Amino acid sequence: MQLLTGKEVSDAVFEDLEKQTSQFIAKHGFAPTLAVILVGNDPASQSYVKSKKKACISLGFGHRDYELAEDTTQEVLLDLVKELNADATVHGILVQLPLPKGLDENLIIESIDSKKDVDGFHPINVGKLLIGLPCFVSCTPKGVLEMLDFYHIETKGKHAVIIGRSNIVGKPMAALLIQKGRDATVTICHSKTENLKEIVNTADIIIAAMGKPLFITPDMVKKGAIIIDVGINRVEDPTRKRGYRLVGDVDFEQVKDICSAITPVPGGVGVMTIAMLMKNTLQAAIQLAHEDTK
Ligand SMILES: Nc1nc2c(c(=O)[nH]1)N[C@@H](CN(C=O)c1ccc(C(=O)N[C@@H](CCC(=O)O)C(=O)O)cc1)CN2
Repeated sequence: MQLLTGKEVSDAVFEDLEKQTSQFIAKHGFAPTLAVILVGNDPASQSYVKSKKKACISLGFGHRDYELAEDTTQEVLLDLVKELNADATVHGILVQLPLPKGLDENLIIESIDSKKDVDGFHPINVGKLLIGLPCFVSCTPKGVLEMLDFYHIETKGKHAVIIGRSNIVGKPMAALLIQKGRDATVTICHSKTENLKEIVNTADIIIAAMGKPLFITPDMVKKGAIIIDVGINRVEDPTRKRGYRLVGDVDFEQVKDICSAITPVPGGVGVMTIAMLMKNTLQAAIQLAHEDTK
């Protein structure tokens, strides 16, 4: 069994980004700049936002941090996005998800200028992805492709079964895998799928993204399948300093001897999310700088 580690791939992406960022700064005299908006006090979101800031600093990107209270109104949030849309020194804007109850996620995402939507969640980018036009692609599925390429995993003609139909992972993942050049045959399963076990059992590539700890068990895995575990679940563990440990949607220990390759949790796909965000932010800065010189 081959372990597909995100760290190895992410290190290579960062190395490449460092060079491209230096060239960008030398050419334009300013750095790609990312604005991150966090609403509320969700500990996991706070930790992801911190990691995004760290990544920006490590690459020499500009970084703007906006931490808003849990009871922030939609109007206040929309005004902030509007201000950042109009700010020519900001190239990427993201609103950390999930948002607290009462805020309309779709409306907020739609309010972001699609040219600065480095999360790839805006309907314009999602639509472009579906019809195969250049666009910003959601960071986690984009990271999965980067990992497949890094480890030379062929998807052409393979049956990829995605478990999970979220807008962030499941749906864009399917769109990416059926594109010309990727050429996978894709099935999406979800909580209402009948015969889920039988369907997953036919998969050459399993992409587990439903957010259920250890859901994929050995009886669901075909011998030699490739397993991409997108789940990051915090499970209580009083023996750990943090009081929890991270587990994926796949029962790693039970399936590792059946599959031919697998991503671990932590240290697998999750790590790629921020690397792809940095890639998208540089792409946004390049495109916006190009528009300015037109
Ligand atoms: N606006 C967005 N919100 C959310 C996104 C997103 O792409 N944009 N994705 C997730 C959270 N996320 C980034 O925001 C993210 C998830 C996981 C990781 C990561 O590095 N995971 C590590 C473990 C880290 C830990 O110790 O907790 C791993 O899997 O090894 C980075 C970013 C939902 N929201």
